[in-house]
Amino acid sequence: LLTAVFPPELRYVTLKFIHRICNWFSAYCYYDITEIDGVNTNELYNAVQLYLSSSASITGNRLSLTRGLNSSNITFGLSNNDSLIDTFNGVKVLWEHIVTPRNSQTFSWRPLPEEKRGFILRAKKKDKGIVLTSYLDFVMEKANEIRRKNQDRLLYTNSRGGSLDSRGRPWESVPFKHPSTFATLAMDPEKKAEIMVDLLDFASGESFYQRTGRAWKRGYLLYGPPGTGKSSMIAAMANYLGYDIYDLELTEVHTNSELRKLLMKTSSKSIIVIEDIDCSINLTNRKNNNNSCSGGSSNNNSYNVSSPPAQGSGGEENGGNTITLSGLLNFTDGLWSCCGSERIFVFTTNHIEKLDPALLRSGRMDMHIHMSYSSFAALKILLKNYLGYDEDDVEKKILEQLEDVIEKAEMTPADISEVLIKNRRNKDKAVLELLETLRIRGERNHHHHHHHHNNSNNNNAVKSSVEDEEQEKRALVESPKEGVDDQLLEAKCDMEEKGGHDANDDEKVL
Ligand SMILES: Nc1ncnc2c1ncn2[C@@H]1O[C@H](COP(=O)(O)OP(=O)(O)OP(=O)(O)O)[C@@H](O)[C@H]1O
Ligand SMILES: [Mg+2]
Repeated sequence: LLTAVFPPELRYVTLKFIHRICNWFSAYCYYDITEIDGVNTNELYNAVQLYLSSSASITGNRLSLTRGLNSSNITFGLSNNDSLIDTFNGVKVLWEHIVTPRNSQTFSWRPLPEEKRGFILRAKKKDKGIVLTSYLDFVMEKANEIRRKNQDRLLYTNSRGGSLDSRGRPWESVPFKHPSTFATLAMDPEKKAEIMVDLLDFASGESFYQRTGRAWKRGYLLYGPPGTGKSSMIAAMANYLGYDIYDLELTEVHTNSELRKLLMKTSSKSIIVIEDIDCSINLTNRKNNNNSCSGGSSNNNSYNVSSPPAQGSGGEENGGNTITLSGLLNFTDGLWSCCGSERIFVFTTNHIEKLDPALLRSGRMDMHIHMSYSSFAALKILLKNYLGYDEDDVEKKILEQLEDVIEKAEMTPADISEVLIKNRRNKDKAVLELLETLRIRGERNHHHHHHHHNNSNNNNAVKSSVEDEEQEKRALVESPKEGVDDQLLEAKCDMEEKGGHDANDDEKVL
């Protein structure tokens, strides 16, 4: 008909016009989301694809299923040229997946896929506002969430020293598959719950951090004897939040600026870990370091005679490893720590008393978590983990005896799990042997404490009354502002003040 009425020149224009009129009366508007827009991959396309693979609100009768290598779940998506309906806050939208063969004439700088793929989103015109703002945001957010859940977490390390890989990245990554979770972590349930709530608050606290003008990051200091689950805790945190881990090897970092570069190359939603912060490096005291920087006479120190002269940022003057405490604090606190967001810093140490007070000061590390010797509650979790025993699976009398001796024994969860693993074929024997081991350890500690003054501050060494228990709970999870840490801090400060005048105290070994 058209060809008959209109001359060919006019046909195109007319078609367009008719199209317009149709559009005018149509109740719908359409959005194209193509896979490749111009040169770049369209982030939104991938997000939509992922989003549509989440099951909840989706209805469609033809879907394509996929399962990635090493992935633990099946995802599904729209088959070619199929459509489905999604509802969001009562708004109905239609998604259509369009696949067309690509024009072979199109010239392109880089090889493009054979097919042109894209989604068409159809929505009622009256819903335009909601769709363009909240719905698409929702899709993006949901997609990110799915991506994090499906993907294996990554563990990054900087073990290559300063050298970069082929793509210029300072971090090396491996899939992170640590099975530790908060469920398997043996520690007091209340303390555990408190940490979990804290983590969740953090992860969902974007608006709070925005409103209060704080950088969206949080610091945890894990301290306690070896084998009490500090590393396990970090893995549990990562698994819980679905964050990647950056394991920062401070001994491989040579300068403050290198440290900063590493930080800049970390992604958001990650946990940045420095293990054994007390012994991974000799940190120069910040106060003295500042003095030496401003005084301009930093190279007169006897330490620095053989080292190259200072270059670049301050505090790089003592050769070899020249990370300074100030560099480290800048790393966690300074402006650079806010490139990217939603980051958690975790430091671990076996000797909190050796740490520089500047690190412990309130606000620096938001939460100090004491990983202690196994308590009775922790023991029960271990029994469950290793033997599959619930509380009533163990004879009541034995359970009571265990409860009696566990505190005095001062055994770490690692020690206990060793006993349990060794005997896991014979569960009852395992429990009895554990009881025996705990007794022996308790006896030994008893003698030990008699010889060396009874140190009541020593973890769970002595705990009898409810009062003690309360006090301990407070000590276990606490903000740095209160409790034991504060005393510790004060003590440290005092010590420092006394020692501060020593000329040779320039280099402070943490
Ligand atoms: N609280 C715990 N809950 C469950 N398992 C634990 C716990 N603590 C230790 N373990 C077990 O002991 C092993 C060693 O624990 P982990 O590496 O977490 O200790 P750590 O505190 O990091 O020690 P270090 O100070 O030497 O680094 C882990 O593989 C884990 O199986
Ligand atoms: Mg560890």
